Amino acid sequence: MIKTYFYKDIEAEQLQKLIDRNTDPNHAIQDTVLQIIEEVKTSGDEALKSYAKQFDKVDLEKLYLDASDIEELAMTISRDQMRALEIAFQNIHKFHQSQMKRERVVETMPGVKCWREVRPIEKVGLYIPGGSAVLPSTLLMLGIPARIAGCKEIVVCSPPQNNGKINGFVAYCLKLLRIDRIYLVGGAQAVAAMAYGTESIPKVNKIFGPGNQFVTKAKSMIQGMTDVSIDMPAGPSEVLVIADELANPAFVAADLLAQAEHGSDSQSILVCLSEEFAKAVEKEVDVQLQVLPRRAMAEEAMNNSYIIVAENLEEAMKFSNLYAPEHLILETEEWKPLVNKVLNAGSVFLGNLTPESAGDYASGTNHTLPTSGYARSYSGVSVDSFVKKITFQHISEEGLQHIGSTVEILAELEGLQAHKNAVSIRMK
Ligand SMILES: NC(=O)c1ccc[n+]([C@@H]2O[C@H](COP(=O)([O-])OP(=O)(O)OC[C@H]3O[C@@H](n4cnc5c(N)ncnc54)[C@H](O)[C@@H]3O)[C@@H](O)[C@H]2O)c1
Ligand SMILES: N[C@H](CO)Cc1c[nH]c[nH+]1
Ligand SMILES: [Zn+2]
Repeated sequence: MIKTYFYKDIEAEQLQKLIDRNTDPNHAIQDTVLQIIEEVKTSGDEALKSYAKQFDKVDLEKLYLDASDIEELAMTISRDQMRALEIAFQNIHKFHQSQMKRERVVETMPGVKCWREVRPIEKVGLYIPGGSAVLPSTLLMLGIPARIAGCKEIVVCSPPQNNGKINGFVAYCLKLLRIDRIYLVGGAQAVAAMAYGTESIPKVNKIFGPGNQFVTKAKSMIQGMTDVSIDMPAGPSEVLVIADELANPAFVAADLLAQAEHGSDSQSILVCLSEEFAKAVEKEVDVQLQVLPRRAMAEEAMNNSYIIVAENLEEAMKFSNLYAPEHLILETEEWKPLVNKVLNAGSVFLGNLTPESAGDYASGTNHTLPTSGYARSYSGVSVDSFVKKITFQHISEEGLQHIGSTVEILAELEGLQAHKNAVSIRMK
């Protein structure tokens, strides 16, 4: 039984509890992660090998695979699988390439020209999840914008599989991206390794990628402890589905379960317009759960999820904006008037025939998205995440005459004489 609430009856305190994703209430994850970060900082590769043994159950002699291993593994997948990865690659590339727009030079006053130039972040670290499921699609979602941006060094980390290697799909994506090394390191230790550098793993400038609670906590922590930045907190997955009375309960159930199968800490929320519809979806969830290979995990995630019955689509949108989901699916053919009402969401899927799975893999948008309410302030990964935009300006003699006195007055009113002089000395 999925818990069901009527929006009109929810009190403020309860509403806050429903919206909160307090994933580490006793700081147990934070304590573990801090210990791992310290260990990697002091013992480097040795610590990484020992964590591989502890968490991934493998003895690693070498912490990486190179081009020849990657080539060999990539050849183990079928032609159809290669083709599907290539189509996903092309669509993601097409969508992300369109994000590279040159900005124009702006003349704010005659002779005063300002503009921005784009420069890639030189060294980036990509984390590819590989605990409960290996996600080669994440490698495409991060590697493609990194390549388009022109990042010089791309460091990839992913947990080793139980044969001490990676799977063929990840290997094939590495080949598509022309990346010829992958580090066999997962969890918080991978984040720490890319933040501090070890004997084998280079330190990077920015770390990207989704992961479980250990990975996400490590990313947030290293951002405060080092000069390395992160894309965003992209932790356990979430979906919020808004469905009207004409939506198909089987489609809705399928979308809720697609997110639930990511992990027992995933959250799948349904906001619908009647108790009858809620019951129909619950029934479908039970039916579809029976045949899921990852049933136990999905079932646990559904226990951690809930249904809200709203009076109308306006009210449903109000709740969604408060929750700020990573993914929002609008399962109504009346989605057009709702688009402007979406204020907080990572990525939005419109209509009854647009499943989140399409965006997870192949439509072109990025699936690395903010979770836990961070969609209120962060965007998902894009080419912008891999570049810096540096401002430039040039002032001519005419420009100095136009802007000079304004700067002198402003410097004087702030009591900064040297600032004023730097202008006055040029105007003489
Ligand atoms: N928000 C997004 O954009 C997005 C995209 C894709 C996936 N995801 C999420 O990524 C997550 C992937 O998680 P995963 O677990 O499958 O893979 P993962 O690669 O994130 O984590 C696996 C690693 O976690 C570490 N670990 C496991 N148990 C630990 C423990 N008790 N103590 C310390 N470290 C431990 C181990 O090092 C292991 O190698 C899922 O929650 C999924 O929902 C999010
Ligand atoms: N739904 C995940 C983002 O939260 C992305 C993904 C990868 N593979 C399947 N799904
Ligand atoms: Zn998914």
